[in-house]
Amino acid sequence: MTSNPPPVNPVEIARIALKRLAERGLPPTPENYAQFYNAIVTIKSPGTKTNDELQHAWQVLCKLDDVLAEARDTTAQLLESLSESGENMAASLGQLHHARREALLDEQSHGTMTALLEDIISSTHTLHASVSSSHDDIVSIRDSVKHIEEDLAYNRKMLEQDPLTGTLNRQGLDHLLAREVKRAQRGESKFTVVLFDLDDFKQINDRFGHLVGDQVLVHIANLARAVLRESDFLVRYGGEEFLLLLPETDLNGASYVADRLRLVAAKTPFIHHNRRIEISFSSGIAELHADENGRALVLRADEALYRAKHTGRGRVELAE
Ligand SMILES: Nc1nc2c(ncn2[C@@H]2O[C@H](COP(=O)(O)OP(=O)(O)OP(=O)(O)O)[C@@H](O)[C@H]2O)c(=O)[nH]1
Repeated sequence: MTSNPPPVNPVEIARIALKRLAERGLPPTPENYAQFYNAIVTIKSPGTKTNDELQHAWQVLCKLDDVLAEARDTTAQLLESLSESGENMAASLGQLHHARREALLDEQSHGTMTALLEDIISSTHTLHASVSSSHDDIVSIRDSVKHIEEDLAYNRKMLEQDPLTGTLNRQGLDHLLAREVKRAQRGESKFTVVLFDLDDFKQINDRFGHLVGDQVLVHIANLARAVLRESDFLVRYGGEEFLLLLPETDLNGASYVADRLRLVAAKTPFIHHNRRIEISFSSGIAELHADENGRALVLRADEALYRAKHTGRGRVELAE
């Protein structure tokens, strides 16, 4: 389902890193350069990086996100105040032109005033032109910030995605879980997680090889997607372990989802060279408590999963 990332070209990475530094007005010191270079390499080839490197790249992206959000606010304020100044100046220019026409009617007595007004008009013209050109500059800065934000959103998505199954990964889970827990607690709605782990997956790898094992993981992720609602989330939590986040769902609803997935998986075995590879899994389900955080919730689901595994596989256990 996923293709390998294209090989990383160091010259291209160096060029992008220098461009990114220039765009942010950062000096190209060896430290700044190295940081950006590494972040870009990591983003371009996430599959080949360690968790620490991915974590670091992700943190750099988060910082950049913050900086960009500030830049966006500042440019919006500047644009607003420049537009206002531009309008005021245009109005003042109109008044000055009017005053000059009046002065020209009585040339002798107002000669000096006319000269003065000419001076003022000319310097206001210059000022007005520079306000307009600053306005254009800021509009173009705003456009580049928008492009950088789009790039960042794309890169962040790549870092939060499991390259094999295309589901969210642990990195992506952290802030999503915190957000969904907060949302549920604010709206006093139910929120339940299902942690499931494929049974005897090692045997599948051992019998059919790691590549077939990979395809089985993709297969089960696709089945899970088909069973879930649009508002649910699927996360690859570990090697052969997946986590479902189910907003607006209680223990009964989550048990129903786990059961449905079990039936679908039983009816849709993975076929390899005309041989059926049966897939079963064990699940632990936990519903959010009012004063609980996401980590504690997943930990309870994990404990329930542990019980399910150790009381005979293919079972579902509910956390208290
Ligand atoms: N093909 C493949 N295998 C993986 C991946 N990640 C983890 N594994 C394998 O998953 C297997 C997990 O083995 P165990 O932890 O013993 O679990 P199990 O065999 O499923 O046994 P139980 O969970 O106790 O039912 C190991 O063989 C890992 O190598 C992956 O991305 N691809």
